[in-house]
Amino acid sequence: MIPSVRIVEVGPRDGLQNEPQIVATDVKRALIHRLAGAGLKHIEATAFVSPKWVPQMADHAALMAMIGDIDGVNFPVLVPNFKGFEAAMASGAREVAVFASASEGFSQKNINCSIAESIDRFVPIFEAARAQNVRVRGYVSCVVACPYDGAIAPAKVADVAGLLFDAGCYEISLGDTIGVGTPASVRRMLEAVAGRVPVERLAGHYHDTYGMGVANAFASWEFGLTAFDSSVAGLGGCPYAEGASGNVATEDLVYLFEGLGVETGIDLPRLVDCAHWFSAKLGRGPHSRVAKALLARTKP
Ligand SMILES: CC(C)(COP(=O)([O-])OP(=O)([O-])OC[C@H]1O[C@@H](n2cnc3c(N)ncnc32)[C@H](O)[C@@H]1OP(=O)([O-])[O-])[C@@H](O)C(=O)NCCC(=O)NCCSC(=O)C[C@@](C)(O)CC(=O)[O-]
Repeated sequence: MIPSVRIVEVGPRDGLQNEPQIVATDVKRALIHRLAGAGLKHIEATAFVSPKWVPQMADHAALMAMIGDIDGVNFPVLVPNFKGFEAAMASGAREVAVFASASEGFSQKNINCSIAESIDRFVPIFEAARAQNVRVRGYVSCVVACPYDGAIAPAKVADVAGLLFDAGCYEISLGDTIGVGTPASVRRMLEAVAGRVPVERLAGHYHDTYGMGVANAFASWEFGLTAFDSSVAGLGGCPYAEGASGNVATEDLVYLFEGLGVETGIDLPRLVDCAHWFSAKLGRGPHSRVAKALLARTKP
């Protein structure tokens, strides 16, 4: 029996944070409910970041109140500092994600501080989370390259991932923020990180800028990873990483893993419906190859 994979849907957060048109809160809620209906059990709902920095996430508290509880579905939220953590707790969140970078340039542009300062900022979050029994996930951005600093040494990624893991993150999600990685560069990075963090505590978070998202997920799965982040319809990008496009599409990952005989727990036709429904709300079609192909097959 091949072990199943865990897919973390990041569309409502990573997928929308770069979207220029503000999506209404009730539409975000409907998106999240449809994703849950398609079988997603981990849906990163929003980010408790500064609304001045990311206006699309300004409705974080209202959205959390609207989502409510869905049995068996986990709604982690992104927090950049203790202020964000407190607001997330007040909104009822039970899991948070902190985010650091493997590159100084991106750290400054994204959260206005150095890598070391960002790790220091997270210390009170880890302390409070431990006291309140809240799980903390950690992201490392720019694990292959940075839009400001260029190529990033795998050893640097391993250092930052190790610091977050030692501080208390239950899982480290490795972000190829600008989607320039290939199976070879991703594998080199994983080899370094796996020397510092157990492979079963690593997740792949691959953007699809160069169309390598699925290939990188496959290479990472062969390496031993069983957790992957993705966005329905291939939504996404980081507003502070110029040129970064969407995450690898959730539909594309589900198709990949189903083809490998690996259980995802996700209903592909329902997910594809959701991709088309939400893309239409944005006035365009989904970026995902699988969503386009499956729609074409269902047309007379
Ligand atoms: C970290 C800060 C706040 C520093 O921003 P700053 O300007 O240095 O912070 P500050 O402490 O000086 O505060 C400035 C203002 O923001 C407020 N503020 C301060 N904190 C919060 C908060 N939590 N929630 C709401 N408001 C907040 C604070 O109260 C103040 O308000 P004012 O007095 O001017 O009215 C800012 O840089 C920020 O919010 N950055 C977030 C940027 C972001 O969301 N980027 C995208 C997510 S990361 C990503 O996409 C990568 C990832 C995770 O997907 C993985 C990958 O693909 O690589």
